[in-house]
This record gives sequence, structure tokens and C-alpha cells, in this order.
Amino acid sequence: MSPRAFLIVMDSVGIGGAPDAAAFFNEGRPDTGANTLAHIAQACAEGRANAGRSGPLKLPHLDQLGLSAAVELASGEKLPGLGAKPQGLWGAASEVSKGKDTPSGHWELAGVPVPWDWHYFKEIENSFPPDLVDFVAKAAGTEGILGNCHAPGTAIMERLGEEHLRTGWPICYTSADSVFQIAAHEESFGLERLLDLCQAIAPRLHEMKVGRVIARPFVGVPGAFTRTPNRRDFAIEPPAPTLLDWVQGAGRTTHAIGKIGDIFSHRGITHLHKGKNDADLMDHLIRLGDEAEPGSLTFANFVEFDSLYGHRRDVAGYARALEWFDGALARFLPKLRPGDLALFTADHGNDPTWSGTDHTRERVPVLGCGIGLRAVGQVGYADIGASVAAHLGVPACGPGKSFL
Ligand SMILES: O=P(O)(O)O[C@H]1O[C@H](CO)[C@@H](O)[C@H]1O
Ligand SMILES: [Mn+2]
Ligand SMILES: [Mn+2]
Repeated sequence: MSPRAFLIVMDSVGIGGAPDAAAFFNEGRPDTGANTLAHIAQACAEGRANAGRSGPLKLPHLDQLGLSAAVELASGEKLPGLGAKPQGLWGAASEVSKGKDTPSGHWELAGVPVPWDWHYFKEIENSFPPDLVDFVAKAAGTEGILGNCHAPGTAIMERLGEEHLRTGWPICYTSADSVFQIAAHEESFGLERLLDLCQAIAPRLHEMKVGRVIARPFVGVPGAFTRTPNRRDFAIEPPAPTLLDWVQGAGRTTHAIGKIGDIFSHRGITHLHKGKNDADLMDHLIRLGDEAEPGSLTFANFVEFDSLYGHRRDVAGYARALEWFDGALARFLPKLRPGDLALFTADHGNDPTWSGTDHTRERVPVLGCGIGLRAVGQVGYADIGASVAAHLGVPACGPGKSFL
């Protein structure tokens, strides 16, 4: 029976120690020393993360695989309260792509580092050039746009939501990522209209090497606006065939869970499983533990660590999400069949104790279940894609080397 592979990205769960962290910034401060997991564990141990949970961080399943050992290898930090002797495959991975964003991280994990420089809108105010502003307004059928600045999405929705309802103009904003985001009210502006607008302007932005146009729909009334789960990312295509294409090209089935479809521009994906939150995505993962075909790849992204807690600098929330995820593994790991491999990793960091609200450049954990104890040491992101391909017996391309 051909073994199966499950590649599971815990979005933003970095473990510090990136060799090039000094070249990346949050509010002008270099990312040197950022360590998402270690800083959360320290806050928990010191009683600074007791909202909705309490005490030292408890992650028994990930720790048993080798989480604490991976953190120490990556950054020299210890995780207070954790420190099990590894029983799984464990190591730490560094990224070579020049962006600390989600597509760069995922593509490189899938074997394809990003060869180009992303275009960033660096100006904090008037971030977009006038010809782009005109182009977007024209595509929206409005006299102008609102925003045109850097902002956290929830803050700009609160600040400009009322004006948006009054004028009908879309709220356009960016961040330290290579993104053009449009927030609009699902009912007054219209969800379909927002999605059509993003799709229509995406080719021009992709041509400029802006990684993603993102629709950020919201509902509600002034003072009580909330974003809905109907976010859609229109991402530039990966520069070369990725792990998903390799596996599908070999006649195998691929399952994508959550944002993986958008991140890979829907390339190489046989079945897409989406949900309104990470709990839904975990249900898909557990079900696929039972149902995924022999020889198949299941590639999952759990986004809430990043979107709900990392960007919001919510340490206790992040700790709760980690503990929930680890607890759910008690339902997933027993589904693995002999010969199957489940690999847990991350795409970048998002240290909730750090300056700013953006991602942090970090190494990421590589934790594997199904093939016993194996220390793989310091590897590259692309080695993960190559290893999954090797496990499935599918030919790989690109710079990655299998560590299996
Ligand atoms: O603050 P929100 O709108 O969630 O934006 C976040 O999400 C975007 C893409 O993941 C990034 O630009 C990041 O800043
Ligand atoms: Mn991410
Ligand atoms: Mn993010």
C-alpha cells in the first residue's frame, strides 16, 4: 500500500534564530531575537498569558515529537514547562526567499524558493501611486478610494467603515507585506462586487510583483463592524511547479485544506476543503486521516495563529490556539496508517511580543510523526517539499534535498 503524506503548516509558528533576521524589520526594529514560540512559552510560564487559559504552555503532542529540541536547535532558547525527549522526526528549517510573507514561505516549503523581489508599497500614507488609485477607482466604478495607507485591517475598517457606507468608495490599504487589500461592506458594496473588483485588478498588481490582492469583506454598522470569513486572496502564480504539481503530475490525489488553494493559485489541487475557522479545518484534517487515498498528499494551513493572534499581538490568544491545536492532534495522529508521514511546520514567524503588527523572520519547526525518531538538524524550507516527494515516491524538482 503506498504511504500517504500530510504536510501541516501552523501559520506563523516560528522558533527564532533566522540567520538573516537582521535584514527584516517591524516598525524599524530588526527581527533579530524574535521568537514566536519561545516568547509565548516564557509569557505563559511567567503568568502573563492567563486570559482564557493559565500557567505554563502545554503542548504534549508536539513536544513529544521534538518541539523543544527544535526550538533549542534553532535559537538556543528553552521552552519553560516543555522539554520532552524527542520521539519523532525533528529539526529546524530556514528560508532563503527574500519575503517573510505567507506565499514566499509556502512556495519554498513546497520546494520552490521565490527568485524575484516583491514590490512593497513602502509609504505609510498615500501608499499607492496616483495612476493605480485611478485604475482601481475606475474598476470599482467609484469617484475615488478610501484609505490609501498602511493599516491593520480591523483598525481601518473601524476608522473608515462609516465613510465607506456613505460614499460607496472601497477601502484600500496595505501593510509590510506585498499586498493590495480592499475592505468593503458585504451588503452595501456587495460581496460579489468586491470579489470581482479584486479579480479584475489582480493582473495589473501581479505584473508589478505585488504578491496578493486580498478581498476583506465585512458586515455590521458603525461602531460594530466585523470581518466575515469570506476573505479571498488573489495571489500571483508560483514561479515554477511546486510539490502539489509534482504529486498531481505523478497521477496522485492532492487535498488542500484552508488557504492552500489561494496561496498556490489553485494549481496542483485535486480537492479543496475550506471552512469558516480552524476548528472546521481540523475536522477536515481528521476526516482525511480516515479518507485520504493511498499515495495522496494532504496539504493544510491553519491560519488563526497568525490572523487572529500574531498580527493582533495577543499572547494569551496565541497560547490558547496552540494548546487547542495540540489537543486536537490526539484525534488526528491515531488516524495515521503504517508508513504514513505527517510533517508539522510553519511559513514564517509572527511573535506576539514583538514591535509592530507584522510577521517576524524566524526559523520554523520541522516535526514529523510516522517514521520514528530521526534528528534531521538544520534544513532549508525547500528540503521539506523534497522530503515529502521522496516519501511519496514522486520525482521532485528544484533546490531541495530530501532529509529522509
Ligand atoms: O491587518 P490585516 O488586514 O489582517 O492584514 C494582515 O493580513 C495580510 C495578509 O495576510 C497582511 O497584510 C497582514 O498585515
Ligand atoms: Mn502565513
Ligand atoms: Mn499574516
